[in-house]
Amino acid sequence: MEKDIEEVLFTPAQLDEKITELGHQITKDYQGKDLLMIGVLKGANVFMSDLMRKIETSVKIDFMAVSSYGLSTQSSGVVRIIKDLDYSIEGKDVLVVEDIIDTGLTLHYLYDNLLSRKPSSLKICTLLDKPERRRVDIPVDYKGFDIPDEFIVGYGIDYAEQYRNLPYVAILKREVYEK
Ligand SMILES: O=P(O)(O)OC[C@H]1O[C@H](OP(=O)(O)OP(=O)(O)O)[C@H](O)[C@@H]1O
Ligand code: HPA
Ligand SMILES: [Mg+2]
Repeated sequence: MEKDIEEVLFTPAQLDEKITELGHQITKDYQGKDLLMIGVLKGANVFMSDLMRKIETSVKIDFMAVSSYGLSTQSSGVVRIIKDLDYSIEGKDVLVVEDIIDTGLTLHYLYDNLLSRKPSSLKICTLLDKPERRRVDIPVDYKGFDIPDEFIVGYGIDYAEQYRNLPYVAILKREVYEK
């Protein structure tokens, strides 16, 4: 796996430091609220499990599984819901947790879908943001890092379902997917 990596962007220590900061901010902002974190599977699974442990106020979690990239490095533009939430979010303070926002198509679809279920509030937290590639506007409330327009893997994020278990965030070598 290491041989396929062009450059490590964020080490485990840098990720931990940033996620601790995000956790503190979310803890402050959600005091006395009914916080429900919704992790977007599969990519957000690692970030979600680290972030929730940095939050020191009561929190519930749920997950949705969606996919638009499949085995490719290009968004298909069609977001498929593979697993829906277990419970209603009506009246809840919902925080959507994403690993990466790229074109924005996934979150654009999810945001409207979740809003129609009448949460009390709806905010977005993403670890990584690739603003150069955005095709639709997304209101990001909590962000870890901006990243360049490169294909990223690691810390939950895949190429063709591989590399999710790397403990760091890295740029994948082009030769891996341009063959
Ligand atoms: O902003 P966008 O261009 O829509 O891209 C971002 C989305 O793409 C990835 O998911 P993917 O469809 O690869 O599913 P996965 O999380 O199971 O890897 C990633 O986890 C985000 O959910
Ligand atoms: O850079 C990326 N890497 C992996 N999956 C992704 N989904 C959107 N952007 C990316
Ligand atoms: Mg993916």
